[in-house]
Amino acid sequence: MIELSGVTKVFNPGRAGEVTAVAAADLTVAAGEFVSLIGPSGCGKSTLLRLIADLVPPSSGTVTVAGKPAARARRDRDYGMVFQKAGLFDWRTVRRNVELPLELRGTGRSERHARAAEMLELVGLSEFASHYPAQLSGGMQQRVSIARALADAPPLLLMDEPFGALDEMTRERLQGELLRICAATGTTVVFVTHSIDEAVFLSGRVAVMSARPGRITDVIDVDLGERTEAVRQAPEYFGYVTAVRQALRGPAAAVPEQAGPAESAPAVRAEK
Ligand SMILES: Nc1ncnc2c1ncn2[C@@H]1O[C@H](COP(=O)(O)OP(=O)(O)OP(=O)(O)O)[C@@H](O)[C@H]1O
Repeated sequence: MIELSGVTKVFNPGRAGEVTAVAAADLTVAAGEFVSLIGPSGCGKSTLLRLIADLVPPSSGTVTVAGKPAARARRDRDYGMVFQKAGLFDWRTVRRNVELPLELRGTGRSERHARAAEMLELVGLSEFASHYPAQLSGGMQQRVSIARALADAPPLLLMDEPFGALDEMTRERLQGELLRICAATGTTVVFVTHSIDEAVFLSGRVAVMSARPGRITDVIDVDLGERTEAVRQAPEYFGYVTAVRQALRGPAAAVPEQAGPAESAPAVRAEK
């Protein structure tokens, strides 16, 4: 679904304020996978997501999405995006917010209505279709944003800290809902987060980035089976959390005495 090959992004090259945000990133994401990007603040996670979305061009390297250059995938609307702020249009009802990508595609009225109703049911907001965003809680707004991103059934969902501004309970509930929706739709997800717990709970793989210039230093396979709430208490889950934490700290942190529950922590695979 996604292939990043030697992708580097330098902002303001040759000028004051030159920043290498992403350096030589290689990453392959298969269809139906859930991959998180995690790393210290400013390491280039959002930039990597924006490169996949073709919102910024790479300085070098290639980005392929759905088997085509990223720019083509953007034009074909092969992905939906969800950000930390729901970014809904205040003057549109919930239903009309969800219909927006379909309107842009020129989908007819009745099909738009039907699809929006289906999406709102998926995120549990059918009763709120006629409400305006300001009448909803932050978590509900974020669910509308997810419904909107999925409205025209993109094969790929790009999410940039979508639950970052929510309280812990809401965040955990939405994590469960997101996994349920992805399982129902088969959507591939690339998910940027600061939270190790969140990355481990959601992902099949966690890509760990180093401090700027952001490199993908490790990719950790997370094999936890079906993500029920009980998984959050499982020793294997804590093992993976420890493995990601160690990868974030770098090789020096992988000292057995510090490992604790990481005795069950899985091996970390370097991917350049
Ligand atoms: N449009 C831009 N112009 C210039 N520099 C930029 C631009 N966008 C990002 N940067 C720089 O690139 C680096 C990486 O930023 P980015 O937002 O990708 O990091 P991040 O890992 O997502 O950070 P955070 O976790 O704090 O959100 C930062 O130093 C940032 O200042």
